[in-house]
Amino acid sequence: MEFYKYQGTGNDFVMIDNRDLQFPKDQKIIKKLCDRRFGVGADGLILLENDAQYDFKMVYYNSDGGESTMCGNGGRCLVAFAFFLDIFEEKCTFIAIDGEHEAEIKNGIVKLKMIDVENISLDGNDSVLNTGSPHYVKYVDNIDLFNVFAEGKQIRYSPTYQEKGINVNFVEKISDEEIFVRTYERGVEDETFSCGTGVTASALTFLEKNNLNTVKVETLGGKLKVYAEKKGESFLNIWLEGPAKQVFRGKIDLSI
Ligand SMILES: N[C@H](CCC[C@H](N)C(=O)O)C(=O)O
Repeated sequence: MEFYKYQGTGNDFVMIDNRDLQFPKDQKIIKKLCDRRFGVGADGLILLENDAQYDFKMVYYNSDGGESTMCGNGGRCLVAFAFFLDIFEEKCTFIAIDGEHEAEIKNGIVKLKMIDVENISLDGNDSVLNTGSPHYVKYVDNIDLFNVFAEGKQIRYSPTYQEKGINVNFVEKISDEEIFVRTYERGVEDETFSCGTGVTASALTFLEKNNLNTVKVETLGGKLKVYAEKKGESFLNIWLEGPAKQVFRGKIDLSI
């Protein structure tokens, strides 16, 4: 089985061209492929498939092998992969578990339109919202010293969130136009170098607090930008922009 390895600001994925629908959608195989010692190693696995109404379809799995909700960095990497496969020229639309996405690619930078966000709920002083995946957003100081794994795991497995899980983002303001975000990711059950839907969720809370439309977001794995328009309680026309790169390609025997 041929595979490609992509990363978007350090959030990394095994990408498979599954337009022939030959890939076995088996949790054990996917978990093994994502294993960083016994497999290729990745935060997730993404299948590119055909769709009658769209340029392509996205199917996303976390590294625990379970199919999951939307992956923002994965969506950006999939756009770069589809461009590499000559599926489209500059702009595309694809279908994912959370609905339709527009995207464009230029010089390795992918702009991905995210779903609209109806509102931001509060849990104490923290925020809870869904940007295609569920997110918890907490502002902290000295984020470089923060124990993201322990604190993130505690919230993710707390009684409120245990059953369905939630991704937990910790945010520190860097300037009036930039934040730093670190994320404990559901389904990876660890901190990842970047989480696209988490960066988007964190950015929307910052835009709301500061009445802005654009914010730069720094992550452990690199820099992203988020644009959004506020309408009442909702956010529309949300775009996540940043690099997406092919790291290597290879063949793997699925009986690994
Ligand atoms: N782990 C997330 C999905 C991937 C999110 C992240 N990799 C992104 O870039 O959005 C979840 O199960 O909700």
